[in-house]
Amino acid sequence: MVYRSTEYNRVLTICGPGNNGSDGRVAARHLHHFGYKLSVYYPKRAPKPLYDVVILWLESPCVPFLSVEDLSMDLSNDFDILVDAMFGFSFRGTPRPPFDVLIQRPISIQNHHRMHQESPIVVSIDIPSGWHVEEGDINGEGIKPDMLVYIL
Ligand SMILES: NC(=O)C1=CN([C@@H]2O[C@H](COP(=O)(O)OP(=O)(O)OC[C@H]3O[C@@H](n4cnc5c(N)ncnc54)[C@H](OP(=O)(O)O)[C@@H]3O)[C@@H](O)[C@H]2O)[C@@H](O)CC1
Repeated sequence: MVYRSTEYNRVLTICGPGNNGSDGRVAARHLHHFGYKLSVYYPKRAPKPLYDVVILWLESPCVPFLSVEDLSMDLSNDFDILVDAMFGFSFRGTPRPPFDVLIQRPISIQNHHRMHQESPIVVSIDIPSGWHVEEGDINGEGIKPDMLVYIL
């Protein structure tokens, strides 16, 4: 583990509506069992039975699913790691609500805090959210993660 649970314990996984979000929820389950303190934010739930199973797996070991009211304005106060599981290779165009605002949260934390103090580590799954899978960060408005996790 690069970011050990003894030092980076509080993890927020932000999940999108597709399979990248599912990867995020599976990652959350594993991280929970590795001793991290997990929270999941999954604002746009897709009505798919397989996704429901993953949610049940997670809720059974008491990983809280947060509502928008639970999220503080400055996520850096509450979390040591943000897992970006909003979008993967099927992202197109510019983010639509509620992700247009949500995607800005990790970006603004990185912009404001990085130079002055420790900020949460941002870990993206497969593709940084906001990036086109082939064209990259076209508008320069995608997430710039500290770590990218993908499997070839
Ligand atoms: N398939 C595989 O082989 C494997 C896949 N894997 C994983 O799955 C990921 C790909 O999953 P995916 O295809 O479900 O798409 P994903 O990137 O999660 O997003 C789709 C959702 O985003 C939405 N959406 C799109 N653009 C949007 C916008 N501008 N603003 C807002 N919403 C937007 C779109 O909505 P729609 O356009 O359909 O209305 C849809 O709901 C891949 O990166 C990897 O992590 C691996 O686990 C293993 C092997």
